[in-house]
Amino acid sequence: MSTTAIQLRDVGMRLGDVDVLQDVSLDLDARTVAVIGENGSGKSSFARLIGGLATRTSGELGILGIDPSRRGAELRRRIAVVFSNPDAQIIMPTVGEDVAFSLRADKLRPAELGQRVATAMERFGLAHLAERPSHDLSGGQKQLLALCGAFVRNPELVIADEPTAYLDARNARRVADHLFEDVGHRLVLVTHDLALAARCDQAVMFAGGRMVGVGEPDAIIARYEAVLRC
Ligand SMILES: Nc1ncnc2c1ncn2[C@@H]1O[C@H](COP(=O)(O)OP(=O)(O)OP(=O)(O)O)[C@@H](O)[C@H]1O
Repeated sequence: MSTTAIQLRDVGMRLGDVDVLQDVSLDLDARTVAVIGENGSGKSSFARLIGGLATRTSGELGILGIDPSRRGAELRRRIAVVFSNPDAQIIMPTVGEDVAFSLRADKLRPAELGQRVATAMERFGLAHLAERPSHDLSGGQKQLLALCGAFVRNPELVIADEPTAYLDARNARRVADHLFEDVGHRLVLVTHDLALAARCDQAVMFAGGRMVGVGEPDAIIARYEAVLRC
């Protein structure tokens, strides 16, 4: 397959006896892509699939030119996945240790590791919390920590699945601003927040496990709002 950032050809995914995705064909090359659709439409399944966390049952898939089922470890080194619940991603006892943990595979010298961690914590407003127990943070701070751990690796692609779902308006804005800030990454954002979806360069709509629309966010959002009114 070519090196289009995200390319799916007739992809299906079956979990148990449920076809969670069916016949999905897509070429996504915009820097920021919103994924919208009703509850249960297949958005998270799509995010897990392109993040290399779930396996297709049929079709062909290329993410940054990589087939996740053949070179999954390489793909996971080049991308980051962020979920709505940051607790699932926080592993180490303190904030600083947790950010450093994200770089464990890079085998950096201590001085360089410290510098990378410090720079990232500064960017995400976490520097003053470096020694704090990770699980004592507020929900908003935890999501910033999860983002910091994702971005410290300089991922080429960030896949965020409802990253602002549990946040108040101020923290949601902060998290969104970090996700959209162009630091050389692509973003795939699964969201029910249509204002956030409208900030993306491209939007994809799912319904019943099928991709039912792709294009300019305003047009796709208008189609989705029409569905919601029915
Ligand atoms: N492990 C699983 N086994 C069986 N069915 C599953 C599994 N995970 C998800 N599904 C089903 O797949 C469908 C799509 O789920 P998915 O979580 O992808 O939807 P979603 O669009 O992200 O929904 P939401 O907006 O509620 O988060 C749903 O019908 C769901 O019940």
